[in-house]
Amino acid sequence: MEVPERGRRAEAPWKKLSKEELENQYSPSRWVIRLGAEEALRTYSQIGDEATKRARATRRNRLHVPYGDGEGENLDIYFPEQVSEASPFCVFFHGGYWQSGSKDTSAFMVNPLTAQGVAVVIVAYDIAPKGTLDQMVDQVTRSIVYIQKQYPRNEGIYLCGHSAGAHLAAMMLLADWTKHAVAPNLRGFFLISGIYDLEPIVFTSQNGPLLMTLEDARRNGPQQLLEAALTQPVDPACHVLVIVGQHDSPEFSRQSREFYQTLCRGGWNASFEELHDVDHFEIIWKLTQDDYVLTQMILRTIFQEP
Ligand SMILES: N[C@@H](CC(=O)c1ccccc1NC=O)C(=O)O
Repeated sequence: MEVPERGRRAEAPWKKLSKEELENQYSPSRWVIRLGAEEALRTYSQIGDEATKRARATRRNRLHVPYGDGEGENLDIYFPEQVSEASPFCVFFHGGYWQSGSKDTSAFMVNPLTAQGVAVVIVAYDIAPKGTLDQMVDQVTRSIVYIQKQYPRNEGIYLCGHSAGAHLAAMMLLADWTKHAVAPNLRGFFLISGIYDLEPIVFTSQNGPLLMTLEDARRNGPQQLLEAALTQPVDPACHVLVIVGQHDSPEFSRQSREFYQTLCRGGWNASFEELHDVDHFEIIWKLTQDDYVLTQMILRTIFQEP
């Protein structure tokens, strides 16, 4: 009989799935109900593109600001109308399975958040095949350090990520800031339709450009790292919202629930929301709307309203 690793389940549920079913569960566009898979992906990019054009035309901004020496290491900052240096900052990491997407089509939440006094940062990182998972995690870490150094008077840095971007944001729960000149003023995390255990991805076609080994997946898995972590959260007031769409696949839903439960066991101030009647893409593109339930949730968390 196989002895389970300490603190781990004997067998993760995804290991019982056939290769086809695993592929299906980790293909978000196949779970979209109102559009075909390709149309959903097209609509998502189109809405992202339009939102970015609108944000750049209507909001004071600094675009393509380097946060490192690498060509792909830059970010866009969109400011609220009021004085900006001391506002809260929401830093967004786009999705696309670490191999697609761009900061130039991901300014979804910029207009609704800046209208309420939040500065929004959209971060570029080197997607695969150029970048590896380890490099992306390092880039994301440095982008946050950059914002803290540039805006030391910020009223809190809130990290927001979608899908693969939620994975990158979640890795920051475990970042070692002592290696950097400053510790960022992290006050909250919005983890939207994320992936927290990368092991199943190794066995899907998504791993083609990523070339992830099981060891890479474990080293970069917030679920595994959090289960093994002995440390408590640095700031108990830092709120972690784990959010998944009603029409995300059962595997995406399971990953979010298990990550939330692990956060709770680790003493984090976490909450879980399954958003009614949205799929993997609508969940993010609706952030272009002021009255969307998730826009409101993010604003309430930042301004600490009950
Ligand atoms: N080929 C993928 C694309 C995808 O997963 C995706 C696309 C845009 C933004 C986020 C995505 N998912 C995770 O990062 C799909 O089946 O939908």
